[in-house]
Amino acid sequence: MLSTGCCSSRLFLLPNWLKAMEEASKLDPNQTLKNADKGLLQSDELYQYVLETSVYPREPELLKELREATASHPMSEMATAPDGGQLMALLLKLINAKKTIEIGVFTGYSLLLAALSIPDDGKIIAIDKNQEAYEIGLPIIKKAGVEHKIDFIDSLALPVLDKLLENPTNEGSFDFAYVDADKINYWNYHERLLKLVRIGGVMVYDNTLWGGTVALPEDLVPDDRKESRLNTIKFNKSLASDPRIQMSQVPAGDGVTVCVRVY
Ligand SMILES: C[S@@+](CC[C@H](N)C(=O)[O-])C[C@H]1O[C@@H](n2cnc3c(N)ncnc32)[C@H](O)[C@@H]1O
Ligand SMILES: O=c1cc(-c2ccc(O)cc2)oc2c(O)c(O)ccc12
Repeated sequence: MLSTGCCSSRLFLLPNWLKAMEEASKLDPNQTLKNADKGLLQSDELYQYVLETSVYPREPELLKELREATASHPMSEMATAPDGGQLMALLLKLINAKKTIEIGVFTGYSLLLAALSIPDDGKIIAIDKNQEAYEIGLPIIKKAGVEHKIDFIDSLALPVLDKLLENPTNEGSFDFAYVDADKINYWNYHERLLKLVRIGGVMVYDNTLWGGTVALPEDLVPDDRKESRLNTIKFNKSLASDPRIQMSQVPAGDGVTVCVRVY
């Protein structure tokens, strides 16, 4: 995977890995991945095609409004990619999720999507250490009439999960979990979520391809992406050998890993 001169920051999936690496070695790594976009498909045009054909036409109006309200935020690229979000909404519907947990809310794109996808008496525990960003999306969440489904907790996520686990009635009580926060803690979240999510429940992890950098040699990766890249590589490897789950690594958004708890 690499970005080529023709398409600026976009990452490419090329059929021939060696050729791709040869191309990558010609690139300035700071130029290549600094602004790596979310699409991991073959070209900008193909990703745009997917968004315009299958994602945007079905995106609920208020979700679009929230996406647009986030666009002017200096960290707007952190919001869940609409194609990854669409997959998440599908999974929520497929398993009739009612009780869910989200780690990493930002302005609330994935949160509003989840709230729109669960029944009226469904509940989402949504955790983020930064309430300020959530305030941007909150008026739109209220306008959508789904605020009553959300319990927003302004905190680091790990202590909240540990607190939930102090009460045995929470064990295996969640249908679904979405993780989109600090990469260094993904395995810590996974261990706790495996206790909180029921057998047959789903855990979704965002950014598991981290802009394509997981498949690049370290020297081609911009410094500010190196640490998360290593954490992500380690996490992906650990997930792949975890017998407690069935999983699929999906190249949607920035890489979405879907896990089902099997025991
Ligand atoms: C990528 S953004 C989440 C994007 C969000 N899912 C969306 O669709 O817009 C990551 C968020 O995780 C939060 N975060 C990072 N580390 C955290 C931690 N240890 N505990 C709780 N929140 C954390 C950040 O404040 C940030 O809002
Ligand atoms: O560029 C980012 C950065 C993050 C990020 C950084 C630090 C944290 O503690 C949490 C998240 O997350 C991102 C993300 O989820 C995404 O889809 C794209 C870009 C980034």
